[in-house]
Amino acid sequence: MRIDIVTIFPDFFDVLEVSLLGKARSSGLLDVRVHDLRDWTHDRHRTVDDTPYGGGAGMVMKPEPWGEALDEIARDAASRPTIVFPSPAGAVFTQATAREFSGLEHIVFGCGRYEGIDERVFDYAGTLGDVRLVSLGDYVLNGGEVAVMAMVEAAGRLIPGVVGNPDSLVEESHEDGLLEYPSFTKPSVWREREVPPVLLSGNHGAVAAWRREQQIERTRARRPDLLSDQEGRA
Ligand SMILES: Nc1cc(-c2ccc3cc[nH]c3c2)n[nH]1
Repeated sequence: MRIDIVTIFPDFFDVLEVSLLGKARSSGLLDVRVHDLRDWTHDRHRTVDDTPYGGGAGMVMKPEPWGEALDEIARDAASRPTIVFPSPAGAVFTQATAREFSGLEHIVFGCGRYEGIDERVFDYAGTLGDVRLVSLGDYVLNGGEVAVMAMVEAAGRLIPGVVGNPDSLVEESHEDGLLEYPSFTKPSVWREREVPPVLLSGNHGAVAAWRREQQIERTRARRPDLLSDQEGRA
């Protein structure tokens, strides 16, 4: 998979050089290219924003640099990319979105800042790729970079070969629509707190049943909305 990230804070993504995604990049599983939007400006101050038509507080990102950046990236692409813009007004990113993204050939992430990007950019981007406005959740960030980092990690770790043991991807929260069961390791007693005896029993059937019950109990307590989704699927 190729990932292009367009941002006015390219250094923000230096962290993608380390850990799992860093290894995936050096092994060629993941081709991540970070671009500074200001490279597509032509004035002395490398201006990327301007005042909003209609008035209002803050600044809006100018369309011209975005148009030139997306043109150059899409022109260089082997296939029609999916162009993702984080936005509080987007569809919420879920594990299903992460799995969908992990199967794509080429994703271009556009990180907005200020009060956002001129709306015409999203329309123009539709001539170059499949445009998706995606929200990380119902809260407001200062820009798209944190959201892109989360999405790159969530999707990148699902690419075959990125995570050492693929079995570890199966029993995770949200993979089966439920929250994950609690985990324990040695010592069996820690500060007078015992590991649930069933986990020490060696009875794999009983362990599996207990874990499933824990998933349902936790989901009912913490995320009943997921349970109704599950019932909807039943
Ligand atoms: N889920 C979520 C996304 C955002 C977001 C995304 C892009 C920009 C650009 C300027 N402010 C932004 C905020 N906030 N919350």
